[in-house]
Amino acid sequence: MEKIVVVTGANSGIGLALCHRLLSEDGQLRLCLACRNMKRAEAARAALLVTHSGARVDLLHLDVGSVQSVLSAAEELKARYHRVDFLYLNAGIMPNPTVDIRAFFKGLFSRNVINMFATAEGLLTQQDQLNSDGLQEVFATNLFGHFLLIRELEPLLCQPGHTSRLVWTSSSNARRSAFSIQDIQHRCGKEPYSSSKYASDMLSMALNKHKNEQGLFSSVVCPGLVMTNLTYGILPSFFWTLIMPFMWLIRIFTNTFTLTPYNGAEALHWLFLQKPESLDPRAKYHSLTSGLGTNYTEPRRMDLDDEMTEVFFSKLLELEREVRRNLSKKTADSEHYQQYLNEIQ
Ligand SMILES: NC(=O)C1=CN([C@@H]2O[C@H](COP(=O)(O)OP(=O)(O)OC[C@H]3O[C@@H](n4cnc5c(N)ncnc54)[C@H](OP(=O)(O)O)[C@@H]3O)[C@@H](O)[C@H]2O)C=CC1
Ligand SMILES: CC(C)CCC[C@@H](C)[C@H]1CC[C@H]2C3=C(CC[C@]12C)[C@@]1(C)CCC(=O)[C@@H](C)[C@@H]1CC3
Repeated sequence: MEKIVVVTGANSGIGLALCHRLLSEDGQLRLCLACRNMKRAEAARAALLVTHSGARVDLLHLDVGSVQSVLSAAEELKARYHRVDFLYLNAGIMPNPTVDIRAFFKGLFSRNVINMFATAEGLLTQQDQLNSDGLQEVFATNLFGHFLLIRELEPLLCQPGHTSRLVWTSSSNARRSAFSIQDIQHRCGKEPYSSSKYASDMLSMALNKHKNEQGLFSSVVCPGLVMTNLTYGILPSFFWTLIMPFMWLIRIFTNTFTLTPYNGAEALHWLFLQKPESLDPRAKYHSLTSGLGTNYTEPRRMDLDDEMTEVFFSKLLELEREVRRNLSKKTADSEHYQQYLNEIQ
């Protein structure tokens, strides 16, 4: 049976590398690249068809940071497909990052050095802003837009007698201490990325608890440190060029420096091949690359609190209701305004 696979943020980096790998794995695949920029999506599709001529690659406009776009994209998916086998929740942003250079050099000469390179703990802060839906942009893009998409696609993901899979591209930068249950959107802090990734870890576990019975299984992945547009946005490109030899050197000491998008997609590809019942809902699946360049996947237990996860899940459902209410009010207001304009003309 052909598998239908949807990948968000598929036009570059880890998402695009995953698409290449999945097409090499399964020639029958029907792949849907869900991207916010259709020009970049077209270019990605063209690149995939160069190496996989005849592959079935569809495009879908989806801006996960916009509620309206998510709802329209979900409608389109429901019109196109009768089920979705794999939904890769991969799109993500880290806007306006700042590296704490002092903390870096302090960490470099401490016992924590390997952990610092693997997780960037204490090194990175970001400046976030509100989007046009009134949500924090990082939360909306990395987490909430994906949550809404899953909710909208439940008819395609929870089909009787069939299992479907969700795979989140999370991060080892996800940290419980960066997340506050009183401030789930991270309006007040300076680590929205870390908070949103921790939120995706919790959401994955909550979805397993609530949806496994309906045949929907969720997993989280850390791709390691991969050189992509996201990482190139952290430091000026000349600086990356300068430190690149060190990055390859560090790889001898830590298996988390996967560095290439192909290597980073290892765990995402590996999960595609696993039976969902064999997976651990409390594990994060890490893409790792040894010093000799061998790729492998390793599950590591996540630091999750069951009670907080449930509270978070109910807060997300509440926020979903609020967002839907606001949207119908906005639509009604603009209809009234249009009617008023028609009347006075
Ligand atoms: N690189 C790394 O070291 C790590 C990355 N990750 C995660 O991997 C995922 C992929 O990132 P990576 O490949 O590194 O970086 P890229 O920037 O190459 O890829 C991110 C993708 O997400 C898309 N995207 C961003 N915002 C939106 C949006 N609002 N709607 C739809 N698509 C969007 C981008 O589209 P566009 O091209 O239009 O911007 C792009 O296709 C992210 O979730 C990231 O957090 C996790 C750990 C480490
Ligand atoms: C001399 C310089 C100040 C050196 C700075 C190095 C840092 C920029 C990197 C060290 C560890 C890296 C890292 C990430 C970004 C770049 C570093 C902070 C990530 C946060 C990228 C995105 C992720 O999700 C994480 C898994 C990465 C963890 C390591």
